[in-house]
Amino acid sequence: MKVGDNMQPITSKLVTQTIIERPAESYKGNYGRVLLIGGNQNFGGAIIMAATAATYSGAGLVTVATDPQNFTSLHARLPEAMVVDYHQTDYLLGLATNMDVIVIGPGLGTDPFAERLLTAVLNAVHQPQRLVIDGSALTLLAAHPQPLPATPIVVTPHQMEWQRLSGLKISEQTPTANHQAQQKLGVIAVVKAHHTTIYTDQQVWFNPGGTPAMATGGMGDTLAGMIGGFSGQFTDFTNAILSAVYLHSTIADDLAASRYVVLPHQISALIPKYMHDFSQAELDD
Ligand SMILES: NC(=O)C1=CN([C@@H]2O[C@H](COP(=O)(O)OP(=O)(O)OC[C@H]3O[C@@H](n4cnc5c(N)ncnc54)[C@H](OP(=O)(O)O)[C@@H]3O)[C@@H](O)[C@H]2O)[C@@H](O)CC1
Ligand SMILES: Nc1ncnc2c1ncn2[C@@H]1O[C@H](COP(=O)(O)OP(=O)(O)O)[C@@H](O)[C@H]1O
Ligand SMILES: [Mg+2]
Repeated sequence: MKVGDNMQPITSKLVTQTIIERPAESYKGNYGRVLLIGGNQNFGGAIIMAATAATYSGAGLVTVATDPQNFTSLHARLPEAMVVDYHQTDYLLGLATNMDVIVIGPGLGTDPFAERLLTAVLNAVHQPQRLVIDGSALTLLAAHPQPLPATPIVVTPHQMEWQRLSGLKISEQTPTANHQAQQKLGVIAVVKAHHTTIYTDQQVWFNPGGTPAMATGGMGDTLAGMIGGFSGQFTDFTNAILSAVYLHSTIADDLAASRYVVLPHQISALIPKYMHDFSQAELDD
């Protein structure tokens, strides 16, 4: 990836300024109500990995709307998560309205049910809720363009999902072209690659970290969950996103120093420790 002249690296200083120490007088409601929607009968792992990452990122309360067949396996690994059957649309939308962050797409699939559910959720999301759109929800959105809610939104495509959404072939996905596509979409775009790049209306960022040891299923689901967890805690949406991208690859890079492949759940397990270390780091002036 040629670093364009106007691209800024995400720095550890930005992360240290974002992941601040928690005030003693606080409770789980201060740290975000996050709803994750996805995990059909074939892709239950995706939503479990995303929910695990959101929980380990410090979300105050995590609710997972998924196929009921995933409830037991989810609770076996993540008793902290609450569940709802994503076929119960009215009940789900009633829950969604009180959420701070909604993550939709990991393992959602692209069948007509998934399409109807995505449209229903997009119509229900309102200011100031933050929305993370990932995985199959991006593929659905590309195939069936529809109006997006007027609220802070981030999309987290890999290069093929970005091709579908932006219309830019992977070989054409330069920072300039990506930035123009992001401006047209009117959302923040995290274009995942060896060095992930992030596009906001104001700025283009690149992530200095990243290793091929991350090239395994569930790594993007994990990032979507981290972005959801951070977005429910930290005031600045862009800095929450940038910090999640940075930490996701920093943990992987450290693990990859002695591992051929890094697994998504290994990253999630280390998020609390790395967040602690960044919250304690002295701000070099
Ligand atoms: N354990 C689980 O439950 C898991 C569930 N998951 C869920 O699966 C759903 C589908 O997500 P997806 O990313 O697997 O498939 P899709 O969107 O169809 O794209 C794949 C096609 O694009 C092409 N391609 C080209 N470049 C590419 C690139 N840089 N990165 C990726 N692909 C690239 C690629 O080319 P090929 O590899 O065939 O050469 C192929 O033709 C989604 O909801 C996700 O959350 C996964 O997270 C895994 C773990
Ligand atoms: N060679 C690589 N170098 C650095 N990061 C990589 C590499 N391959 C994959 N990744 C990272 O792994 C994640 C893959 O996301 P995605 O394809 O959505 O995974 P998922 O299977 O969870 O959907 C992205 O964050 C991407 O940046
Ligand atoms: Mg993905």
